[in-house]
Amino acid sequence: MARFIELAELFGELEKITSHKEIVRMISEFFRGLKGDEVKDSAYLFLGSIGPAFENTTLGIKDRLAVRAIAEAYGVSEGEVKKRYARTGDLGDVAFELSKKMEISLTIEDVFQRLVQIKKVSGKGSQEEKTGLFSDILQKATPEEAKYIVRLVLGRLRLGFGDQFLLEAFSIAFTGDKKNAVKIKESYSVCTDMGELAKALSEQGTGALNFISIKPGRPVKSMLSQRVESFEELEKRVQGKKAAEEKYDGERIQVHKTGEEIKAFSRRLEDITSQYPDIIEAVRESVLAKEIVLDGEIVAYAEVEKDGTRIEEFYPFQNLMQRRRKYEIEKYREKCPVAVFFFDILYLNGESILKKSYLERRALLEMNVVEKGIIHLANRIVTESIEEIEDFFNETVIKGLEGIVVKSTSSNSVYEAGKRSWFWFKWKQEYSEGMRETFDLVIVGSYYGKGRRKGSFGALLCAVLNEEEQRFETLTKVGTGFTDADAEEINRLISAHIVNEIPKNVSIRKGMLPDIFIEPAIVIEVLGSEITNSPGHTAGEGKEETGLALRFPRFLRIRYDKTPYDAMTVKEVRDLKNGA
Ligand SMILES: Nc1ncnc2c1ncn2[C@@H]1O[C@H](COP(=O)(O)OP(=O)(O)OP(=O)(O)O)[C@@H](O)[C@H]1O
Repeated sequence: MARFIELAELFGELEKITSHKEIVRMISEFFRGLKGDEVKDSAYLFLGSIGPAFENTTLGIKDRLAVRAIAEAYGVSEGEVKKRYARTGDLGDVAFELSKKMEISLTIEDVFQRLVQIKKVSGKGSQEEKTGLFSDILQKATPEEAKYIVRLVLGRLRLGFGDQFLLEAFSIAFTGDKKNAVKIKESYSVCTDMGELAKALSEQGTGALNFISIKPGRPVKSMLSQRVESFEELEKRVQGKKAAEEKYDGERIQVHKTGEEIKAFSRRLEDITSQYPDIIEAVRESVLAKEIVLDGEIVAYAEVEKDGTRIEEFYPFQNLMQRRRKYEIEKYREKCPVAVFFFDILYLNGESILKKSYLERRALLEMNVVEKGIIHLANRIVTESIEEIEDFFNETVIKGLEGIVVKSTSSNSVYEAGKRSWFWFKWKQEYSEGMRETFDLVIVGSYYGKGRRKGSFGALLCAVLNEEEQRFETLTKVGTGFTDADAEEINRLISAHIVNEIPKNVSIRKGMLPDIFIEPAIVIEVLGSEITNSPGHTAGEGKEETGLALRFPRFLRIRYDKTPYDAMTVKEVRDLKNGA
């Protein structure tokens, strides 16, 4: 049985190291020494969790309870814990200071099982019980162990690297060859449960990759589209017969039905079932297959009567945000009606549909989904004629939609989970009007506001993803376009991600240092006008190249549906600059 101290010490070392290669090497060595359930459980712990993202894994302990548990564990007052917390800014560090335990007794399994136990406690008196379980394990932990147990319980492990490093480490640890990382990453798009994947790889090596398949109840990463620079480019990119579908501007949804159980997942793979009871009910009526996985978009939508005819009204994306809530769901169900437009099918009655072509999938979709009430299929045409597609595009814009997604109908047009695929191309109204490009950027810092914005931020320091290095490099400072409500919401979101120093996976030039550092977590969409070379920013900076910067950025909206790893990449910015 592996001891927890080994994991805690490794976490401590990893916090200090920045070399990608070294981090991967150390993680892989650690995994090589694990057996059985330890592999699965450690994989979750590395991601600061006790299960996959699509399961609710929060332990239900906030700062207040953690303060109490730490005070109880070490026989000090809550006031003392708070004082130390105010000084260190980290309750893990407080536990580190207070623990006097020298003998090492905890195994990885002890800690993991205790976290699971804490999560499971619910109902009356649960707060006391949770605190008791938490303080009990702290008493058994050495200072180093206590530090990481506290951070894990609070969901603030913050090692400063994401899934990709772990997958690369698995490639070395379980297949003996780092080249398999590419395939393992592809498999992770289909089997998004890091623990399951780790277990399968540790038991079967590369052999596991042949068996990994979509499973109802476990969301796959969404297939994404490319963008084209001109309408003519569409014709070149997708030759012959192509489908043009309406592009709905709402929230991506993956619906999984297994018998009576129906679940909905977001693009971030979070379980959003409880937010959309109306959609779940409607799917129950419209989709009869026993087991099925559907892909689509939820939109704020209503059919209204105008001059005796029923017309469709699509509402802006912002309306849908009212539905992102845990409480008052019924009230907002009325206030913000939605509809879902399904455009793909990924699984049907025991069989993966991912490898079927677009036309085969669409036929199965039509056979298995009855359009009724708020359930629709994406409206589309299939044609060879670019003129017809242009007409279709114009109609979608008149309807108030964003644009179209043009899809290849070739025999190899499979569903490419997790990829920006060359089988799908988006064309939006703003491109056709020669409007400026939008950028999805990650907030990594903020500057204090002045005047009217005093007490809030004056500007946000924003970054793009350097994919090779898995690092966030700054591109621009965004200071305009925020309404007061936007600013308030952003302040609320960033408050949970403020850190004391530059996160390890963020690179910022000295002259650009913000007043507050923010760990990469929140993505915003920004309208920008021009990409220039700039020595002030780090995006794309290399030995011979200066960084890139985005000029005159204006905030558009928060992208709740994107993780920092879905943000724009350095390569995409460079391609835009070069007009590629
Ligand atoms: N008919 C459709 N087919 C595919 N995707 C659609 C369709 N209608 C709406 N969408 C949405 O459009 C997105 C396609 O654009 P893309 O894959 O580039 O995502 P994105 O990065 O979120 O871009 P955008 O900001 O343009 O939505 C999908 O992720 C999906 O949410």
